[in-house]
Amino acid sequence: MIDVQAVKLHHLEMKLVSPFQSSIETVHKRESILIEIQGRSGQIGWGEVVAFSSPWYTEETIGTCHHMLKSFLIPELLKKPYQNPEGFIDSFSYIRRNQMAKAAIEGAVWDLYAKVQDKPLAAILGGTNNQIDSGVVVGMASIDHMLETIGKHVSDGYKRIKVKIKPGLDAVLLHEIRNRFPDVPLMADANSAYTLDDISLLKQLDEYNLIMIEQPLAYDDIIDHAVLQSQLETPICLDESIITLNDAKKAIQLGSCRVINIKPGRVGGLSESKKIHDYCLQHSIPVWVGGMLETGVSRAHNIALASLPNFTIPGDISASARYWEEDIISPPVTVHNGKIDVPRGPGLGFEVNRSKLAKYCTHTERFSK
Ligand SMILES: O=C(O)CCC(=O)C1=CC=C[C@@H](O)[C@@H]1C(=O)O
Ligand SMILES: [Mg+2]
Repeated sequence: MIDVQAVKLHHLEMKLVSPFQSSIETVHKRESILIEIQGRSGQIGWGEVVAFSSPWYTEETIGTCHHMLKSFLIPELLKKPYQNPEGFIDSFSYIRRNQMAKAAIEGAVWDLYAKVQDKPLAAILGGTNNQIDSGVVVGMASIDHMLETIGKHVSDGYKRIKVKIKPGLDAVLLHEIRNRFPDVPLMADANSAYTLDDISLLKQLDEYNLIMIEQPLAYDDIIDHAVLQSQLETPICLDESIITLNDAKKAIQLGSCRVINIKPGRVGGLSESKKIHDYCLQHSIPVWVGGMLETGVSRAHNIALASLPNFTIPGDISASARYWEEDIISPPVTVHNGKIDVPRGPGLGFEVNRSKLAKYCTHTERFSK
C-alpha cells in the first residue's frame, strides 16, 4: 500500500566535473529536482527529474516537469492511497506525454513501495543479476583529448566506451580510436546529427566494428531509420525515437533498429521501461540503460533496472566520480573491474546524504494532504 502523506521537491544545482558536449549542446551545470515522498509509516521514497534546463534532448525541461508535478502529478499522488505503483500510474494515464515528469514521481513511488515491503527495488522489478556491467560516455572534445580520456576509462576497466559523433567528427575520430584501441567495445551516439543524405558516409562507419550506432537520424523518426538499417551492417540503436512501448513495437516491426536504449525518464518511468524490456526480450532485441548525467538517485534507479535479464549490453551507468566532485548519495556509485554491485538493501539501497543535499539545494517546496 502506498499512502503518501507529504511530498518535497528539492531544487538542485550541481557542477559537472567536466563539461559534457554532444552534437547539440554542452552541459556545464546540472539543474535537477529531487522528489522526496513520505509514506504513512514514515518511510521515504526518492525520485529525480532528469530533464535538462532547456529542451535540446527532448521537449521537456526542468520548468515543464515542475509545472506538471505541481499542478497534476503531486495532487494525484496525495489524493488517495494506491495498492501499488501501477494503481498510481493508472491515476494519471489521462495525461499525454510529459514522460520525464511522470518518471520522476513514479520512481519515488517504486522506491517507497519496495521499502514498504522491505525488499530491494531490483528484486521488486524482477532483476536477476547481482552485478551490472558499466559503460562510460566520452563527450566531444579535441580528438587528442578524447583519446586520452578513453585511455583512462579503458584502464579503469569500463566495459564499453561510447563516443559522441557528428558530421566532421565521425570517421576521422573512429579511425584514430581504432588505431589506438583496436579491440575496445565501442559505440557512437549521433543524437540525430545525420539525414538519409548521409547514407554513404554512415556506411563507411561499418568498418570500425562498432557495437552499434545510436540515433543517427531525426529524434522523432522510425521510417528513415528502417531504410538506413537495411543498408548498414552496424546495428542501429534507438534512443530519442522511443518514448513508449508502442514506439518500441513499431520500430522493431519496421526493422528500424536492432538495439534499444531504455532511459526510464524518456519512456515515462520504470513500469514502461520494464514493459519495453520484456517485449524486447521476446523479440531478441538486446537493451541497455541510458544515462542522463544524473545524480545518484536516478543512477540508483537505473542500476536496479539494469539488473533485469535482457540488459545484456553495458549501459551508460558509470561511477559517481565520473560526474560529480561529490554525489548526494551514500555510498557513491563505484565501479570495480567494470562492474557495479546491485545493492541488497531495501528500495534503492543507497541513502540520500542530507548534508550534501543541503549543500546543493537552492530551495525546497513542500506539499501535503
Ligand atoms: O549519463 C551519461 O553518462 C551520459 C548520458 C548521455 O550520453 C546522454 C545524455 C543525455 C543526452 C545525450 O547527450 C546523451 C544520450 O543521448 O544518450
Ligand atoms: Mg543517446
